[in-house]
This record gives sequence, C-alpha cells and structure tokens, in this order.
Amino acid sequence: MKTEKIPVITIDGPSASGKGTIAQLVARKIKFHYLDSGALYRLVALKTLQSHADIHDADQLAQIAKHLDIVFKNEQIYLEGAIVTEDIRAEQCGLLASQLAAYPQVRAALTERQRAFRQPPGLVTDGRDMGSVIFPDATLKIFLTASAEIRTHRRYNQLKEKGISANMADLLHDIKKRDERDSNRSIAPLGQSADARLLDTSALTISQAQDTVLSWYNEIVHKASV
Ligand SMILES: Nc1ncnc2c1ncn2[C@@H]1O[C@H](COP(=O)(O)OP(=O)(O)OP(=O)(O)O)[C@@H](O)[C@H]1O
Ligand SMILES: Nc1ccn([C@H]2C[C@H](O)[C@@H](COP(=O)(O)O)O2)c(=O)n1
Repeated sequence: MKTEKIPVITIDGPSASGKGTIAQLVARKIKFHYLDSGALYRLVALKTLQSHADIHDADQLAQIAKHLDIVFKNEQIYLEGAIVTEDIRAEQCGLLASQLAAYPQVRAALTERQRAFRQPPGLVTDGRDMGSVIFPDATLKIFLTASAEIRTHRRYNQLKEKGISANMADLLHDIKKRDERDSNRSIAPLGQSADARLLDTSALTISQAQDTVLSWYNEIVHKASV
C-alpha cells in the first residue's frame, strides 16, 4: 500500500488534555498502530540529561535525537536496551522536552522517525504538530483540549495514583508555563490548525471522548466509501 493511502488520525493538544489516553484507546479499538510523539521528545530529554549534554547546543541535541537507540514494544519504551517507560514521564523530562522541542534541528531530526510509524492498517498519533507538520494529509485531525484547571486536576489524580505527591498550584503553574512555551515557539507551535476538529473534553468522560473520535472517523470512512 502506498504510504499516502495509509489512514492516519492525529490528536494534538496541550499537556494533560488526555491525548495519549484517547489516542491509545482509539488505536486499540480499530487495531491501528500508535505513536506517542511526545515520548520521542522526552527520550531526547532523558538522553540529554544522562549524557550531560549542553541543553543550549541545538546541533548536539539534534545529533542525540538522530542517533537515539529506541524501541517501543509491548507498551514499554526502551532506550539503549533499558526500560525507561516511567523515567521519561518525570516532570523534569517533560519540561526539558518542551525546551529542546523549540530547536528546529531537533524537530528535523525526529521528522522521518515519526513518519516511519505510518504503517498498514493505519496510525493513531498524538502530540503537538502531528496534523500540522508531520502528517499534513491525515484522514482525521483533532485538536483535543480541556481547561487548564481540569487538566491540572487530571494530572494531580494521575500522579496520586502513582503514589507521587503534588501541589495543585504548582501543577497549574507548570501546565500553563508549558502551554505557553509550546504555543509561542516559532517552529511548529501548538495550536488548532484550520483543518482540525476541536474536541473539548472538559465535560466529557474518557469513554465519551473516545466515542466522539471513533464516530468522526467512521463518518469520514463512510463518506469516502459512497
Ligand atoms: N475525558 C477525560 N476525563 C477524565 N480524565 C481524563 C480524560 N481524558 C484523560 N483523562 C486523564 O487525564 C490524565 C492525563 O491524560 P494523558 O496522559 O492521556 O494526557 P496527555 O495529553 O497525553 O498528556 P501529556 O501531553 O503530558 O503526555 C490521565 O490520568 C487520564 O486518565
Ligand atoms: N509532536 C510533539 C510532541 C511533543 N512535543 C514537545 C512539547 C511537549 O511539552 C513535550 C512533551 O510532550 P508530552 O509527552 O507532554 O506530550 O514535547 C512537541 O514539541 N511536539
């Protein structure tokens, strides 16, 4: 099958909006591959920390991104053979990922790696620029969001479930700061593109959000078949 014929659903949106949760559920339901693009930026951040690289040296960071030895397998993420699935979720990795994602060289080094996930029968992917830059011809593009306060509550509960204590005010501050950085960078900024559908999940359950994405996708597939 020609690559451009392989269906792609992109789910972009701000931090803790539920992109990853919904994208994974949808992918599982329709048996598509899944790409968490944020994990790639987080892996570059983790490797940067491990190797004490200079976070201001964009070319050095791009080399790290280009040569990352990573494997996604059975819901685990491996960096150079070691499981780092939980390590990359640390707030420090998220913040550094957001910083180095502003370097064009780093983004360019990850572009083809992301596109390689477009394999039959299809792909569901989440991030910040999946619909706007990486898969501009995606079948369905969604901008998934929720209010900053709701996202903070969700992140708080998520951390609590993992046994990690957090402060609601600090979390809200971090989420707003990250949104601002990701939205205001000059390259591939976070934002709803004109051809993306808005899905505000502030008042939706996970199941309702999942059903909305599936119904939008089915509607497109149905229209294309008549
Ligand atoms: N509609 C919803 N209602 C309630 N909780 C939700 C909803 N969607 C997601 N969540 C919960 O919110 C938390 C954050 O979701 P998730 O990690 O998927 O967000 P994300 O956008 O991928 O975050 P990040 O960009 O930081 O990776 C999870 O605990 C998830 O279960
Ligand atoms: N397509 C993407 C995905 C992620 N990033 C950057 C910006 C985020 O703050 C950071 C971590 O992402 P998360 O795991 O929280 O989704 O990575 C990006 O610029 N583009």
